[in-house]
Amino acid sequence: MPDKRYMHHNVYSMPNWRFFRWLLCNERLPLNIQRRLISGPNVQTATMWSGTLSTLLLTLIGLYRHPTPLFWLWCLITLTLTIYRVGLHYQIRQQWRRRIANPADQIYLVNLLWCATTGLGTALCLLSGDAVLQVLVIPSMVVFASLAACYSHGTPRYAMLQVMLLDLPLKLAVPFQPEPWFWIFVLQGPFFWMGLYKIIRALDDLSIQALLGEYHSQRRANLDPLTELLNREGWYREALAIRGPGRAPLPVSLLFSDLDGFKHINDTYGHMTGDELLRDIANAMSEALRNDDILARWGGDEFVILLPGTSPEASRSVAQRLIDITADTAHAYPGIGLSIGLVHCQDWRGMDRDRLERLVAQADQSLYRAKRQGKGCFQELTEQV
Ligand SMILES: Nc1nc2c(ncn2[C@@H]2O[C@H](COP(=O)(O)OP(=O)(O)OP(=O)(O)O)[C@@H](O)[C@H]2O)c(=O)[nH]1
Repeated sequence: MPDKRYMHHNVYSMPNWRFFRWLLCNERLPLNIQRRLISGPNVQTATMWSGTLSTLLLTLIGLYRHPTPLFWLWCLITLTLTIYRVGLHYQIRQQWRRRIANPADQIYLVNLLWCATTGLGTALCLLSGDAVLQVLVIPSMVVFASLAACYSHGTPRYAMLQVMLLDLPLKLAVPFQPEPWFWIFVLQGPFFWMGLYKIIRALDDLSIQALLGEYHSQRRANLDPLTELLNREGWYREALAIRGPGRAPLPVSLLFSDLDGFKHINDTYGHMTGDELLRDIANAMSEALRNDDILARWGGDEFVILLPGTSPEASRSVAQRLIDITADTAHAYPGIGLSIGLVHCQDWRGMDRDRLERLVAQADQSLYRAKRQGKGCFQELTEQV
């Protein structure tokens, strides 16, 4: 059972927009780690609420003290962003539970807009000459910038962009107000940014090291040592992490395959030869599948494959391809073949462990029919919910 404290880490989909991919993703790292690093202030409900509510409160105070068009504008934009942000936040959580990819790009964008608006609002307070507002808003902005740096340290470019959007307008406003002592903000700027950048880098390195260590030990726990394919647990983990694009149903096929006549190899040529043949067949199968397909050694001479986003027709041709590839790979050993049980699931959305286990059991029943049909073939059925 995953620890609830860490469940939010994978709530957000990876960004689709190219600019956000550049801003947020470190493509040299495994996808799982990129996802964990992306989880920043947006993801945590408490942080989101405290950030949005405190800026809303500051804009209301500003508006109360200076009901001018600019303060109205600041307040209305902040209110709109707050409503949009809160709505998106809960929509994303709901879609995550229903296993639908979510509009994560929008929340990354809204977060940047919030930073820019807060930064411009801070500059407005400085220019207003109102000491109360200056005392309330400027330190709050510094706190927001520091929190943004710490929470978003896993995405250094995004973190620094938030810091600049929050802090730069204040610096740019200094020459346009009369108080000379405020030039200290401009002088402090480079040191403040450099300090935050160093913190971001240090935390980012620390997180990457920790996540890579966890990733490698998890991989070892989820891999079959003979073939280096996923084992059952690893397969369940990866399968349950699949998300479909948007609201459309996601068709998925599951193949349960078992070698025919494999016992004879062990009995005739010995276990070492049997092991080698299992490895060769596993390699040939992996090469024949797409990157998105999830292949596991289930045990003995059984392999299970999940084909996300695949129609029944396409999965039949994959099944036939695997049968042919196995025959080619084992051509030196007459009698070796592959039988496959196929099950088609019309919509993957809402899949959980229990339903997936039932799907595997149904594919196993189809396999049994393929074996009874004379082996070297596949049999299929549609998921019975
Ligand atoms: N070499 C080797 N053999 C294994 C391994 N794991 C299981 N086996 C053997 O694989 C065989 C699998 O049994 P079956 O699937 O019943 O054998 P089969 O001859 O393929 O039978 P059919 O599926 O009915 O054609 C057994 O003899 C197991 O001992 C392994 O890691 N290495």
